[in-house]
Amino acid sequence: MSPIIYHDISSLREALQPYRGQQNDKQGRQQRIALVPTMGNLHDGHLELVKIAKQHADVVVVSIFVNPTQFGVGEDFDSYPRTLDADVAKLATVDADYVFAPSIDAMYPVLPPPTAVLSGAIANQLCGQSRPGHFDGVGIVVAKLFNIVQPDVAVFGQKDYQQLAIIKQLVRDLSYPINIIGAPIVRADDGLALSSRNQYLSANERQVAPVLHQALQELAQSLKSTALSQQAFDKLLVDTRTRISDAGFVIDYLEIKTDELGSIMSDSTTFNIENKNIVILVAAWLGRARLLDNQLVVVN
Ligand SMILES: Nc1ncnc2c1ncn2[C@@H]1O[C@H](COP(=O)(O)OP(=O)(O)OP(=O)(O)O)[C@@H](O)[C@H]1O
Ligand SMILES: CC(C)(CO)[C@@H](O)C(=O)[O-]
Ligand code: BAL
Repeated sequence: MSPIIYHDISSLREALQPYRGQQNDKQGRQQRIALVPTMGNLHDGHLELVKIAKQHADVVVVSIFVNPTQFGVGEDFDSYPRTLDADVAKLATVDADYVFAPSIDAMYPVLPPPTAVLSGAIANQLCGQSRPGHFDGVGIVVAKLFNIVQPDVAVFGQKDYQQLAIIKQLVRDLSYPINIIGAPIVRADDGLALSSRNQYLSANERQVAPVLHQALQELAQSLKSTALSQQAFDKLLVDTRTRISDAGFVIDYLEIKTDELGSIMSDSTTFNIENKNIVILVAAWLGRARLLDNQLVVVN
C-alpha cells in the first residue's frame, strides 16, 4: 500500500495520535512508532532502514526533507535531487505507513533558527571539521523531527557513522525516550556504499569508486595484526591514502578512531588492536561527489 503523505506538522500529529497509548492486539503491548529520517532520493539503503524499522514498530514514518541548515555555503543544497513521487513509490514496496515531507516554512518559522542544538567535541572533527556547522543543522532538524513524530524507535545508517554517534549523544543528553538503531551499510555488488550523491559520479568515476571500500577493507585487515609500532601504523595510513589518491580521489579525511570516535593512541606509542574497538573513517571527493565510508575492525 502507498504511504500517506503529510506536509504539515499538525496533520501528521493528528494521524499518529491514535497509535499513542494503544495496545497492540496480538501481543498486548503498547503500539510503537518508528521514524526513519531521510533527505529523500531514496535507494535500497534507505529501504533497508524502513525494513528494520518495521521489525521494531507497528507504524513507520519516513521523513523526507532536504534540510537547509545542515548545508554550508557553496554546498549542493539547491541541486540536491528531489524525487518525492519516485520515493513514495519505493516506500510502498516496503510498506512504510506515513511520509512526512514538510516545506522549509513548516519546519523553520524563522531561518536560521535562533535556537541551537550543539554537539560538542564529537562534532568538531571529521565531517564537522570539513563542513563547519553541518552537525548543528543535523542536530536541530533531528531534535525537531523527534519532537514532531515522538517515535519510540528511530533508525539511522552506519554509513553516516559520525552522525549516528552524535544522535545517540543527543538522545542521551536531552533524555529522549527513543531507541536509536544503527543499520548496517548497504553496498552495491562492487562494494560501493549506496548514497544519493553517487549519481553525481560520471561513468568512469563510478568504475573507480569501489576503491574506497577496498582500501578500507585492506587497511582493516592489516590493523588486525596484533601490535604495530607507531611507525608501522603511520606507514599503513600513508599507503592507504596514496592508494585512494592514486585512484583519483581527493581525500578530505582518512582517520582511525575508537568506535566511540575517540583517539586510539592516547596512552601508548604502540597500536594494539586487542585493546580497542576501532573504526576507519573516510570522506573523499571523486569529481563532484563527496563520498563517505567506514569500516569497523573486527577481531575474530
Ligand atoms: N548505503 C547505506 N546504507 C545504510 N544506510 C544508509 C545508506 N545510505 C544512506 N543511509 C542512511 O539513510 C539515512 C538518510 O540519509 P540520506 O538521505 O542523507 O542518504 P544518503 O544516500 O546518505 O545521501 P547523501 O548522498 O546525501 O549522503 C541516514 O541515516 C543514512 O545514514
Ligand atoms: C538525518 C538527516 C535526515 C537529517 O537531515 C540527514 O542528515 C541524513 O539524511 O542523514
Ligand atoms: N547523509 C548526510 C547528509 C548530508 O550530507 O547533509
